[in-house]
Amino acid sequence: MTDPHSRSTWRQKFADASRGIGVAVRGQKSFWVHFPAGVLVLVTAFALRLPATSMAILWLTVGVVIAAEVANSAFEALVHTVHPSFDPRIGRALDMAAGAVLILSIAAVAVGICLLGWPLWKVVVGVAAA
Ligand SMILES: Nc1ncnc2c1ncn2[C@@H]1O[C@H](COP(=O)(O)OP(=O)(O)OP(=O)(O)O)[C@@H](O)[C@H]1O
Repeated sequence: MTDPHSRSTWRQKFADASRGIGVAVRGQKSFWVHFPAGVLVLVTAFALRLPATSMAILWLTVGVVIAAEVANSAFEALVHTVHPSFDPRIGRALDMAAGAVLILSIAAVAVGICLLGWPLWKVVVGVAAA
């Protein structure tokens, strides 16, 4: 963690952000579903030689879901620190943040089906016919 009173260099900013990602990964169980799923989608897209535009959309989609997961973890950590006791209003705010990640995850599945569905189907049918 960088001293907040000192002006941080780009190197320190990068180290702070990387450490933040590490903290989020260790603390968020759903990250261990989203991250392998994202890697699987990207590896499959690469193996199927999808066009560059489709690859870019998939990279962006996976990045957005994982970034939302990290942002949700930051929000949870902040809320649990500032307001550790039970409060229905806090619960609603946490539910909404989790809902945002859920919406993006569902959209990411739809993007994956749109871009990978047909190429994957052709491979499966080709293998079955051979
Ligand atoms: N202080 C609180 N007051 C009211 N409800 C809470 C509070 N803390 C958590 N909740 C409820 O519990 C749910 C889960 O909250 P939490 O922040 O622990 O997320 P989690 O995803 O279970 O945690 P983790 O990141 O450890 O997996 C929230 O969506 C909310 O409904």
